Amino acid sequence: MHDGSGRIVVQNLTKQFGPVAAVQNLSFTVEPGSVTGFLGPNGAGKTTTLRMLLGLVTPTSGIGLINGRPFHQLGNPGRVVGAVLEAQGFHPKRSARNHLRVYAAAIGVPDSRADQVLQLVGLGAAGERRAGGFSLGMKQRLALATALLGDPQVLVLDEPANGLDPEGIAWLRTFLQSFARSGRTVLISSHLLAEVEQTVDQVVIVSRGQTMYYGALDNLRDQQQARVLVQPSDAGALVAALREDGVAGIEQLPDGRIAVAGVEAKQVADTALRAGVSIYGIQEEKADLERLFFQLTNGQYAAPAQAQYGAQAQYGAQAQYGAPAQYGQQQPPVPPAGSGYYAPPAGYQQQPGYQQPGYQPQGYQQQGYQQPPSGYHQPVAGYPQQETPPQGMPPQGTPPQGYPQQPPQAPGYQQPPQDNPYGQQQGGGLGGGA
Ligand SMILES: Nc1ncnc2c1ncn2[C@@H]1O[C@H](COP(=O)(O)OP(=O)(O)OP(=O)(O)O)[C@@H](O)[C@H]1O
Repeated sequence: MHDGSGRIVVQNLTKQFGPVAAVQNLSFTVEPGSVTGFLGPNGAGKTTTLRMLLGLVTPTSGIGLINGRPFHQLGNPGRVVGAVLEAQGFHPKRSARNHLRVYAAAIGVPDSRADQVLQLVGLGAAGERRAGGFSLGMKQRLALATALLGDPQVLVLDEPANGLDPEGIAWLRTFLQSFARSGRTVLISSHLLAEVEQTVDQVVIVSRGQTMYYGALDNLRDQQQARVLVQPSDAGALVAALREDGVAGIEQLPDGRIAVAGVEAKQVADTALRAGVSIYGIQEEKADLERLFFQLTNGQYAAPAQAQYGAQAQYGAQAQYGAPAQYGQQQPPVPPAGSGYYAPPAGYQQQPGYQQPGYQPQGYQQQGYQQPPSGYHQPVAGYPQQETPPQGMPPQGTPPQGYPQQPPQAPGYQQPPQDNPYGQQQGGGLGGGA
């Protein structure tokens, strides 16, 4: 029998699509009671990893486990995992309520559950509206409602904030945290750190299919390297002088300033004085998470010279900070946007019918599991529950073999917590937590 923990274990997962190494030896654990952000730029391998975890793509090697079992071996998967890989696939002329009822019937839950999950995701007033007329944000909510039908122990959501307006993102944050605090497990992917920063307890940051950081966001925050921004009278002379002093992390900014990493302002000022360079302005800047995230992932598309900030950056090269770009685009690193967090897509209009409910205990008992309709990412019905782990499964409650994985060039890698930081899983209905 599966261990019932709700723990997700990804162990040395690898997927090769012909010449494309989509996922390379990826390992991480998601503990019940926590929200884990799975972050990386476009094409980093997030969706492929989630699809392998959900049994939709066969790994080249490695394994993904939920409750200690591969997805297709979960005894009652509709109760265990709710997944949203894309907020599409709704019959455009079917109302939200009817859509949910179709899926409710498929997994053997009563029609009344459709209204419950509509309320849960804030679509209580939109149940009669056709899904085809929904905005992207409303489709995201409807997809989440579909995933919640089976009262799952684990939620796996691919880019759930995509299309949500700021209010929707704030609501999603509260919802997912509440869900997790009830002892359940949440794994969400995003290509925007800012989108999930306030939601997640730990992050797995991937780039080109490889782990770049795995651990608590707070630890990543603690490792931020401050830099000094200086406006000199002669940038070339100051850079030369700094280099003579053995300072390596030097970068020219488009506005004419020099950024110097790993030193204090006083050292830069002393060097400038010695070199006879006037300083018109100087300030210490604490690196923010967004820039750190970019440092960890910007090698994916950028040319090597563009991919560096710090020791290997070359003064005098093309300005490395270009026009504001979004993560994951084929752009050189950009400074923290400062704004744009939670910004809805251009032209986005909030649709009527939203509510912002909390996540309430449902006390719902699932009636049994049946084969869902095609396209519903739930496993095959009636799969016999096994009493002993299949061969090759790691022992429960211990880290997978080879774990922890040492990410390449990843500062701040740390082992995940071995114990559930939120205590034992609580039984009963959904939510009811924080
Ligand atoms: N079925 C497939 N056949 C061939 N290559 C694939 C397939 N699926 C994904 N890939 C490739 O694998 C890599 C990882 O893709 P994946 O969709 O997993 O990334 P992602 O991080 O989810 O990106 P995004 O944020 O854009 O969705 C990409 O280079 C992609 O082109």
